[in-house]
Amino acid sequence: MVAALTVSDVSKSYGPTRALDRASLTVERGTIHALLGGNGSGKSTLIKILAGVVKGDSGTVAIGDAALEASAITPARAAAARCFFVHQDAGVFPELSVADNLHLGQGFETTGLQRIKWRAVRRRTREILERYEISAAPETLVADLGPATQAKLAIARALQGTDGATDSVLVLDEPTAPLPAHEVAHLLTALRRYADAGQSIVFVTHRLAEVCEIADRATVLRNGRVLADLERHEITPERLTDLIAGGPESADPPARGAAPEDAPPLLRVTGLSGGRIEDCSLDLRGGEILGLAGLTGSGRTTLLQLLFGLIPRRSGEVTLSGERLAPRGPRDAMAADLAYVPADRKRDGLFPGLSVSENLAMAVVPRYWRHGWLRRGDEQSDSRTLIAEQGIKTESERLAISALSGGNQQKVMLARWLRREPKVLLLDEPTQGVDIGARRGIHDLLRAVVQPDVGAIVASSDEDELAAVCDRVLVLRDGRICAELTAQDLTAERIARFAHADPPTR
Ligand SMILES: Nc1ncnc2c1ncn2[C@@H]1O[C@H](COP(=O)(O)OP(=O)(O)OP(=O)(O)O)[C@@H](O)[C@H]1O
Repeated sequence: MVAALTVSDVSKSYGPTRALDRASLTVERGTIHALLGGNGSGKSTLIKILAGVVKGDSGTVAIGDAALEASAITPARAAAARCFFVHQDAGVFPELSVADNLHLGQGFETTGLQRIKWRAVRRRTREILERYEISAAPETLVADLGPATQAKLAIARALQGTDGATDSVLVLDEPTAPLPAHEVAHLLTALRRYADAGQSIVFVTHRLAEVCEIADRATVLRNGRVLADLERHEITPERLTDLIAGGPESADPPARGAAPEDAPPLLRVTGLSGGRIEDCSLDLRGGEILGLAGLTGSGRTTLLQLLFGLIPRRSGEVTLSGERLAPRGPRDAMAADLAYVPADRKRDGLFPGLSVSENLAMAVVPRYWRHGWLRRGDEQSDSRTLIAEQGIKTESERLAISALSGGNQQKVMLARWLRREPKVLLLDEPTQGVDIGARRGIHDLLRAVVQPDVGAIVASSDEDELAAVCDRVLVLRDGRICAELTAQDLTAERIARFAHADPPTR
């Protein structure tokens, strides 16, 4: 065996939090090595240390022949040792061509007169596209590529300096999180082929089925320590669930709600158009969880944003409990008892400079003001209760929200909105980046909050999630509702097939 990456006894503390505690692992050349663990277990911290953006306190890292102190890695040293990173959002520029995207990272080859040698650029681009099996032309706009192809392009861009040599280490941080199922399969197949060609890959994910399908080895972290190091034959869904969630997944899917068929609609949407949404009509009943499925770009997020008043309407009517609802912005929507939890929590939802407690209080601020004074004690003790109830992993409610792991930030955001006791909850990708234990918790929580006078609309690219938690799912395609799935028709497989314009024959 040839080790491509060896992490030895790496530790890192943030104040009292031991984010990594003498973590060690070895990645063999030409293998896919999964790095797993619950929210806050230390995965991102390890990756940040490898990338040189966070300094380790102690321990060493060997990348190929380069031996580095964990405290001394810099981005330049990581790159010189041939360790490359691709993060979840891929970071490609959709409005630019494939060639431009590849060469932005690398610089363009120029003549003596500083003119870009376009022919050489195109030739090099074609070589790279071929090497990474990307079906696109150099001049194709990235926006026209499917999400898995965009992820492959991001990988090709990260590895382009290696010229196809396989002594580098590629670290992928939740590359499949934003992808729908069929795109995941496409990307996983590509990763398998890259590894078979000798590329060493570290793969961080919360999706255990992927790990079982693709990983040659898996390291599971808990509280910053290596809890288990599994070989291929030991990687099973049961074992992983047990190690990560601390118990087997319940065999029974959560019971679907009992929203009576003839109940009057809580929310009625008629002929709604705006953004990419065209002429959508739907009813949401009290006690119901309604799913929105569809490929990236089908309009799932736009529909939620239209309902919440974030995007102007072109036409259509919405009523809430029979009253006309036409929010001109989020403030109106909130006043009407709507809540919206966006998918991109970093950009849209959280206040990174504020504490966990302040973020939790943000939706209910007036509650803590009395006679001109902010009752911070009450705010903090309520926050402690919420933190315990929702299983949010943080040293203290006073810690900056940016210090929490991604999954725990998601829990804060959900908890914050639930505090407003909304009538209609609009959730976009509620469990993206959330570990399986917490995912189960969020699904149970959703079931518990929908009551006869409360309903939820959940948009998700995860068809398994929609099938597990929703009473009914609408599938969107090109901004229009193209199918409604209920009862026994509501399966992940059928959702996926409708979303791909391939309606199953009955
Ligand atoms: N900048 C920071 N300041 C303080 N604590 C931090 C900071 N970054 C991370 N932590 C803490 O370190 C621990 C490990 O976090 P890390 O982000 O590595 O977890 P993770 O396994 O990547 O989680 P997730 O799956 O939710 O992304 C957590 O308890 C987190 O709150």
